[in-house]
Amino acid sequence: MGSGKKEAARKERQGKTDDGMGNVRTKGENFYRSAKKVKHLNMFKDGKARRNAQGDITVAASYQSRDAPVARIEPNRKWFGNTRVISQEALSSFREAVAERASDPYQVLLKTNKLPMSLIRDNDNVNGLKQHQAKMEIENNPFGDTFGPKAQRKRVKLGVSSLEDLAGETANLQRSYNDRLEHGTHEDGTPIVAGDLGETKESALTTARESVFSKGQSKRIWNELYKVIDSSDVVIHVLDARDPDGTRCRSIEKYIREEAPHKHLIFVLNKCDLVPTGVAAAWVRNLSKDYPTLAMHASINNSFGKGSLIQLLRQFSSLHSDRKQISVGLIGYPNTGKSSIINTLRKKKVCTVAPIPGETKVWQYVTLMKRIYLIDCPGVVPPNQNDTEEDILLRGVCRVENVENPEQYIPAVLKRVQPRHLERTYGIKEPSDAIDFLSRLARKGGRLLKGGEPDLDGVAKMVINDFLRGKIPWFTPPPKPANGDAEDEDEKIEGRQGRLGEMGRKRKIDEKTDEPAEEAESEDESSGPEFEGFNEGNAEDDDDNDSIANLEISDVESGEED
Ligand SMILES: Nc1nc2c(ncn2[C@@H]2O[C@H](COP(=O)(O)OP(=O)(O)OP(=O)(O)O)[C@@H](O)[C@H]2O)c(=O)[nH]1
Repeated sequence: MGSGKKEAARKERQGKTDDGMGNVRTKGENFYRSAKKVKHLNMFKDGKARRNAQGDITVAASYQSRDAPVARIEPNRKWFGNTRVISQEALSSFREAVAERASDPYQVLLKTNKLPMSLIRDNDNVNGLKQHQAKMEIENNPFGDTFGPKAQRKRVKLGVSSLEDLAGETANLQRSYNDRLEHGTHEDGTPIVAGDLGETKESALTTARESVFSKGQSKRIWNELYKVIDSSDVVIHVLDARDPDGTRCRSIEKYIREEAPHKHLIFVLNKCDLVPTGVAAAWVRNLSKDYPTLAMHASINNSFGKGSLIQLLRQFSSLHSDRKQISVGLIGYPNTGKSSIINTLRKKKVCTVAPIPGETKVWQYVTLMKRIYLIDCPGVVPPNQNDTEEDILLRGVCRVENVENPEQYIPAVLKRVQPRHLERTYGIKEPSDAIDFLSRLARKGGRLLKGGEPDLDGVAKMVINDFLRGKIPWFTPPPKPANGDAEDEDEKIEGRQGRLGEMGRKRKIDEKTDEPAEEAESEDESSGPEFEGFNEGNAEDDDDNDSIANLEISDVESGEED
């Protein structure tokens, strides 16, 4: 109800405002006529019925008439005001431009639900037709050629001409499927990983294994993982820099890509202090093709990569400025250092860390800052038919103490480690084989059983633990780039003479190319391709200037339709 000066002025302007009964009509509920009332009153304006001398109605009033009026709605340009027509070329270039951005891991497409994504992604599986192709066909061919009695479209190619052929084809498909299961590869040759095979996963993994090798695969752990993924806006996949490919969970990547594409996935290459700088840089380059990748050395006092990770998380939080906070889940193989990364970011021990896998049992929320929460997740291991027991053991997935006959895995350790590093670590020169190596090491350390027999079992466990905990240097060489600059890449890795702690001390990254600039020091140029000074632990805390990858954020929404 109006009050004050304005209402008083109105009353004055309109003069007598009472309704004849002494009630002053004031603005408020029922002051104005409703649309319904106006319509009703207008009906009477259309005129009265005409009557004859006797008073009978000869022509009914319009509201009394039962004749349906001839209605015609006049077309109006405004109906089409909110639509646009674009040419096929413009649509194609739009599709290409957006698809290019969407496939670049360093670009972030915001609010994909506002983009006409159906124009960008081909919807393969609707009625078994590629929608876009079907549309193109209709647009490019005259209607008469496509439909109707004069249609010139070819019949669908079935590849078989009779029912018997079709049955034979089905048998062939079944045979090739079984072959693929046996060899553990997809049709395109990529290895089958857990989740790819749906319910046949378990049946595919027929090899009987010691239970210790199925650590990280239990239903409980996977439930924890899915809880973490569901609750996270950003998922950090922590990889071990010594074996990034081995500690990559491709089935989880696939799951996130397909089921939760709105979540941001990034890789963090942890334990970079244990590999030469060139190797870490090459892996970062390689992994960056799929997802943004950061190199890191997790340590509360002596970290590397912490600054760039925090910066990246801040960028993600500003992407979601409409949210009160964002959650960042850390997932990955057991023992890759997820809890250590959280402790490093918090600069204090908030999660329990241990050199044994399976230390984190349940998910855990930790506040990093007001708007960023971190979630620690137990380590998960996607079951893979191709993984041998030694692969699983040497990824640090299971506890070495529980493994039977650990000496059987020593040849695999010796294969991965350079003889000179073994010599430097244990002082044992050129062992003829694994048993010779173990027995010499046992005698050297005085680890003998009753009767003077060397304790091969105990020494083997010690060597495997040293291998996993970074006492013996080793790394997996990064894959060679396909496009002819393999030599260049080799040179970068070999020539860089990585050293422990180099990541923190020397690396300066060229921001544009994401490649480390040439290091200033060349003191150890003559010492061969291996890295030296293992476990010196001299990386510096470099919170600000250590970015390996710069995430470029582009808000496509702004260029959307206007
Ligand atoms: N040298 C080195 N060791 C690291 C680094 N990060 C973690 N570690 C060590 O790796 C071991 C495992 O670390 P955790 O943080 O417990 O690993 P996790 O991934 O949480 O392990 P789970 O609890 O089994 O999932 C610990 O002994 C850490 O000290 C690193 O950057 N460099």
